[in-house]
Amino acid sequence: MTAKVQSVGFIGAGMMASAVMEGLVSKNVVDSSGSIICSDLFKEALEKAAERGFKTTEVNRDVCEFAVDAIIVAVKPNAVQTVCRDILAVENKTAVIISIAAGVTLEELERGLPGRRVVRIMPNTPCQVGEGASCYSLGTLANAQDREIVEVLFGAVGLIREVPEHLINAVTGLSGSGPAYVFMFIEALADGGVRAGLTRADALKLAAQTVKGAAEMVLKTESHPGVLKDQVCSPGGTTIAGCDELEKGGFRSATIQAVKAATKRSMQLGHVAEIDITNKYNL
Ligand SMILES: NC(=O)C1=CN([C@@H]2O[C@H](COP(=O)(O)OP(=O)(O)OC[C@H]3O[C@@H](n4cnc5c(N)ncnc54)[C@H](OP(=O)(O)O)[C@@H]3O)[C@@H](O)[C@H]2O)C=CC1
Ligand SMILES: O=C(O)[C@@H]1CCC=N1
Repeated sequence: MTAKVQSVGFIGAGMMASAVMEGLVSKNVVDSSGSIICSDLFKEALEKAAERGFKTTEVNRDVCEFAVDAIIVAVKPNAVQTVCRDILAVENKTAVIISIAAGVTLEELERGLPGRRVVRIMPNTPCQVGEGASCYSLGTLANAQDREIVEVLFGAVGLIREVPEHLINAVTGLSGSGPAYVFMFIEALADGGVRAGLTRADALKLAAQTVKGAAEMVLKTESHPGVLKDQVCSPGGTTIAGCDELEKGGFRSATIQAVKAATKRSMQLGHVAEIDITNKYNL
């Protein structure tokens, strides 16, 4: 049973905000979708949110006036400081301000929002189906009640952990970006199945269920994944032949490099957001 919250606001109603908003409603964290308001510059995002029953507005200040428990900053990192100015324009001292922006540090948030209670969190899109993974750090003024709000909101839609802030970039590289790597793996598994003669529909279902089942085994048995892998590999059998090909293709190394590259990019994004809006892609 999850504690109910009164009202939550999202500034930015894009991909990640929608995932969390859907999750909060389906897990009954709020009474109804009408307890959630979102703002965006992009009209289509607001139209989609309105269709799902959420309150919408083009004015960020409306979000700050409505939200009692939390204001979630869900814009791209380079728009965070602009949004901070909108938040400051409204005298709302009850709501904790939670930023999901990759790379944007607590120090940058507190500089943009002097005197406000802030939290930095890194969720992921599986929050939409209640299977997210989020890690957060509290700002210097945030209190125990703010921690509880964050745990209620994001704990309802998946796993939640408090971590020292210096680890949030690594979390971003792993679980924040990780769903994309896993989707690529599922797509590739399915392609392999199609190559071997399965229909696309069957191959996709089998690939997704295989990833889900294997992940459940790691979580439920708490066994080392290497041990579970060995249980699948019969001597001289099919699986070890497949593993051999994955090793030849640099599968593990490529995955490690992907997490490293995304972590590094997260570190850059905070600075990009702060100092270089004109060259936001840091090319
Ligand atoms: N996608 C993901 O898997 C995850 C994303 N994040 C973080 O979440 C944040 C949002 O990402 P995502 O949802 O993917 O991005 P989206 O682009 O889908 O959503 C952001 C939305 O914010 C709008 N926006 C831009 N400026 C403002 C403003 N000043 N006021 C109100 N709305 C504004 C954008 O409009 P327009 O397009 O017109 O600019 C856009 O619709 C990012 O900081 C990202 O790092 C964190 C975890 C996972
Ligand atoms: O790609 C990005 O920058 C965002 C942050 C984590 C997932 N998506």
